[in-house]
Amino acid sequence: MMVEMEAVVIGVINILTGIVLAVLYVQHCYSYWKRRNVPYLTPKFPLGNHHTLFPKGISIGNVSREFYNEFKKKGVKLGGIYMGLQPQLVVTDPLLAKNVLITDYQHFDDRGIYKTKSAPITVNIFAQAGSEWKNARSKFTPTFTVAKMKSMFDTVRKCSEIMEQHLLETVDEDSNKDIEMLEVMACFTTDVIGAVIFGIDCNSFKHHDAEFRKMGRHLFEEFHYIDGLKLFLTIYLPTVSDFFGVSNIQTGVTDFFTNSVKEAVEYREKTGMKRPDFLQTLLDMKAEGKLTFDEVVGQAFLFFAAGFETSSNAGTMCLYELALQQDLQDKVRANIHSILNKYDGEVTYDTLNEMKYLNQVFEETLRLWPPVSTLTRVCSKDYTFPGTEVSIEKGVMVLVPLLAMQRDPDYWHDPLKFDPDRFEDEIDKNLPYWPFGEGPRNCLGTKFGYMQVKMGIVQILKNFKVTLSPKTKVPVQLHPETFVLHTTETIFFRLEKI
Ligand code: HEM
Repeated sequence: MMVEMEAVVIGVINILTGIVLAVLYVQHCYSYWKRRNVPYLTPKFPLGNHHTLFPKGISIGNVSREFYNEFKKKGVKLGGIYMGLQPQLVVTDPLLAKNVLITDYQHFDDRGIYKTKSAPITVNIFAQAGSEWKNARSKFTPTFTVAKMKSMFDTVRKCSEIMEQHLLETVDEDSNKDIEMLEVMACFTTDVIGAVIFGIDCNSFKHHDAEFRKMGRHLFEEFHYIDGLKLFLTIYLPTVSDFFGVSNIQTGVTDFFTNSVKEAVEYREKTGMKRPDFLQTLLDMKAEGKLTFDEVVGQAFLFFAAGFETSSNAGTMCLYELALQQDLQDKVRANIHSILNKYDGEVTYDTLNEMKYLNQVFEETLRLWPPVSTLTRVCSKDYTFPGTEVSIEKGVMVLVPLLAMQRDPDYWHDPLKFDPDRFEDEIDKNLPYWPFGEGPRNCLGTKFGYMQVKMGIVQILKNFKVTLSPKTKVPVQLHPETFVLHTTETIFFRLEKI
């Protein structure tokens, strides 16, 4: 009896000691910024300051805008927060942000995206760091030259014609139909990316459930509870997740991409077929022993994921703004027609670039609605911010709240006004405008993004007057739970043939 009592007492003491140690550990973690004399926002255990990131997804753009506003109110250029127990630093000063992104990028060559070798699809250029990333970046850079864009332009144009045909038929059937333009743009960009990456015809417009489009929806829009839980683990406990091989990509998506790449590889290897697309570049690298099959899957997946959702959102928000301001819409259409007339109606990569006002409209869209609304970097070598006393250690993530900076009245006059004239001349280099990121880790697909979104807009505006359906609630609100910028409610459009 005595022995049993003793065991119970020892057990209770152990539990209490464990609890006290855990509390002390949490307190120690949450004193990181205080110990460094950096102004910070008070965290709450267990999620720290990122209380809105669970269970559905991450809208790091929206969250970091709140952090930004709080620090700016206090005149703080570098402010501390916590993601779970991990310290993160929010930069509110564009010059300090530029140091992180460009000047001192050797200290910040990691984006801090989770990856695990147990799930090869997670190992891709977006998530890679250090020399692995550098190797991948130098291998893929030649795939994104102007010459390569020109060689892929025809594919983009053909996909845009399929979209055009689909819209003409839709409007012929019912001229008052409410059109979900985000879905239309997503089908278009999925077809483009499917064609240039996998060399396949995705047929997103023909079949609502076309496999690539289905996977795209699954990847960005359909988070089941278990996917949310995995995402949560990989964000808050990356080391533990890596140890157990937890993937942040849904199993169905992983299987689909692995099989798609496998089929495409087998087909090309069997037939000896070569095409001027991304997959060919990846396969050539595989043939030279520079990539394994798993790496080909990871990289091909990333180009798909990075390429369609960002562009379809940008295209949709562009049309939203033009639907609200018909005079601007008329001006873009006039710009498009004048260039089309100059070249007998033919659109090429170069003629698209000659549409200057269209370019301005696209750039202003990306200012107001940057699809990737926060840039992240992880410190890979201890760093002191120039001109300040603030030092951070290896492993600390830095957030550059892009959405907030691009809408900050300190830098942009009347920032919520959609005004393409801001981009009539080259903008001041010191303004925070980085919708494609900045520095050596900026978006590799910038030219491609410009090309496909502008091509889509040209096809729509040359045929239709675009308005909003009465069903659409204006102004639209930002969705709090998505990684790529989304609105909370669907934007429905109406199209009228012209
Ligand atoms: C409107 C369209 C697009 C926007 C707004 C956009 C935006 C971005 C942003 C903000 C980043 C992070 C940059 C940084 O951290 O500094 C990024 C990275 C990346 N994007 Fe895009 N993107 C677009 C289209 C595309 C397309 C079409 C592709 C490829 C086909 C692509 C491929 C990539 C890749 C590979 C990276 C990672 C680069 C690296 O880490 O070295 N993007 N993109």
